[in-house]
Amino acid sequence: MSAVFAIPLLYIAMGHMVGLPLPEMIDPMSHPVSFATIQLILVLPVIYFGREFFIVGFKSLFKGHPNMDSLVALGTSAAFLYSLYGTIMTYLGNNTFATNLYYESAAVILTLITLGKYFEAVSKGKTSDAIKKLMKLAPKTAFIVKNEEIIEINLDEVQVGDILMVRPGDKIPVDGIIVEGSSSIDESMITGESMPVDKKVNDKVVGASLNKNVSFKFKATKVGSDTALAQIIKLVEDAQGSKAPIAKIADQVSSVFVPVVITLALLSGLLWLILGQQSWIFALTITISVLVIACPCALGLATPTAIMVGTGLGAENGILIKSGDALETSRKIQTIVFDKTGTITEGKPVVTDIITSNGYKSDLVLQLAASAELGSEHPLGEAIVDSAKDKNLTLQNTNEFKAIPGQGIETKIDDKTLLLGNDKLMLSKNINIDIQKSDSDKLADEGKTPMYLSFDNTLIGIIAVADTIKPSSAKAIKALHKMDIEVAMLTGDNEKTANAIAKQVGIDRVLSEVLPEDKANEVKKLQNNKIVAMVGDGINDAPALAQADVGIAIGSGTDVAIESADVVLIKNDLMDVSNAIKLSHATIRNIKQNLFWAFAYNTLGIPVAMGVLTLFGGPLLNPMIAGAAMSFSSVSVLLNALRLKGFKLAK
Ligand SMILES: Nc1ncnc2c1ncn2[C@@H]1O[C@H](COP(=O)(O)OP(=O)(O)OP(=O)(O)O)[C@@H](O)[C@H]1O
Ligand SMILES: [Cu+]
Ligand SMILES: [Mg+2]
Repeated sequence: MSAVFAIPLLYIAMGHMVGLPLPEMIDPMSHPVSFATIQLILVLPVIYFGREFFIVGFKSLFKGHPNMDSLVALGTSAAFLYSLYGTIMTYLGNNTFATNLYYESAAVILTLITLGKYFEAVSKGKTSDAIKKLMKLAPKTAFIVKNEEIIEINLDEVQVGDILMVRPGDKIPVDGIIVEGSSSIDESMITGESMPVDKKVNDKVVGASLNKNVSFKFKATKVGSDTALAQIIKLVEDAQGSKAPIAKIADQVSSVFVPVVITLALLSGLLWLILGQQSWIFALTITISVLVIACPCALGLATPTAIMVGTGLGAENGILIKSGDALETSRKIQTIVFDKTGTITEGKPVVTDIITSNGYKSDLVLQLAASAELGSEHPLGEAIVDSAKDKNLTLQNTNEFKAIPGQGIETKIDDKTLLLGNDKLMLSKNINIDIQKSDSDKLADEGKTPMYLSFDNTLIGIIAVADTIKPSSAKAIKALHKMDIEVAMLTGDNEKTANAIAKQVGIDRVLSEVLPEDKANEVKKLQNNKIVAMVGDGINDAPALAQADVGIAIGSGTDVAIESADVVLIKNDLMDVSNAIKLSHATIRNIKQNLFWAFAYNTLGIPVAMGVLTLFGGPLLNPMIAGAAMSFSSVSVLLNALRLKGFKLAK
């Protein structure tokens, strides 16, 4: 809206000087009064739209902490008031004033600064959707048990100590402890663990998680802002409310710059008035020129424009950067942690070997394993089921299925216990695996994931599953090493398999056999005096993605991972990790150049505007040329930011 009025105003005020046509009726020579009046009419709405600058600017000026807005307010008010004086003089018949109006300077300054604020708001606004989604997770009401009666109440009426009832299919309203009944609960929205967890009396439940099958009663222990969900929302809010560190530099510089400029403007006007023995109009012109050329609108554009172009360029290339903060931090990354399954590998494992023992046939081993895995959502389980289906094996009924995260599964067939998983699982159930340990080690050394199968307390075989490594993984890791970034791998898989895969892609640091709930902790440990990024795709990576300084999710990954990450790689290509870092470098370099251009014009222009050159017989900068030079610094900043568009990303 400001531009709608500012652009015609600029045309009317300046156009005729470069030979552009003006209607006869507002010609400055023949109709000076209408020439001045139309400009006054056009500038008023712009001042109205920009009233915030005056309110904030003068307020902080009178409080003794002048900021950027004070400079804008002072410069534009001075230009406006002087022009108003000129307009009145024109009305009174003094025509020399008509060609010395600075309404357009005031309007253009206000418009450009508003544009800068708009860019800033756009680059900030994109992230708040995440919070809205989180808030939607919480149910609106709860069922309270009072005197054998069940009453529905609003969520905010729930108090610590209340006994609440949760129906199957409902969300658990607040955090608490089960007092009656048991059920299977889906906590993926909070913990990131995809497998539903079985909970019984005295087990803790988390608000916003989902009761899958049986109704139960629990005692509320945490309500309102204390719940786990409220804490997560607060974390995200805090992250988004924080300013990008580089913006703070601009603030710090301006806290010195602004008072200096105001002092210089007043001082130079006074000096000309007293020592130079000039008219007060001349002195006022000097003061306005200094205020106008020092106007920091280019400074306000420097950061937001570069961030807009940088994030836009990323988006065009399949790299979604969710905040300016993430864009800025990425270039400082010292360590990158990759998840194995689905990140370095394709995440579509297939069964490669079946080695049996104790006289069992391989088809029977596969059939038992697949029957057991039918209830599992784990990719390893799906691989086993797929393989059995390929061989047209008929699967058996199982009951009491239980998933043990990070270890495997336990279930029953014909009342006999079947266990399938890693050595930890077998050890905890006292199954002797000695006869197949060497087979397992051999498979693991080949980069395959071996799983032991025990039936009725006897080890009956090993099923090995292999996942193909993504074609770009090794190249991407090489590119990161070239940038002097330490690369590590984080996985729940066993040490030997993890080492074998790491070797193939060139990773030297391996953190293996990490339980899903410990992934975030491992990242935290690495963060001790290092800037750490985490790249992952799974639900179990979500907490680690949030913990890392920069969380990078693979686009084909789960929604939860994508929500928790700061950067999303749409193309699933790991080369984009180094591209994102390069983009971060390029953007910050661009911001620094912008800051240079923003300050260069001001700093060079100020002495000229003060009339220093005139002392040596040089030209004097009048407010209009000061305004033009000032706008030119904004234009150079915009052009420089657009230059970033040409930045090439590696394929
Ligand atoms: N459904 C299952 N069937 C058999 N074994 C399982 C199952 N779930 C887990 N395991 C065993 O537990 C180990 C750890 O599983 P987890 O899900 O933590 O990590 P992962 O999927 O192997 O690797 P990553 O952490 O890279 O995704 C697996 O390597 C496997 O040996
Ligand atoms: Cu400006
Ligand atoms: Mg996994």
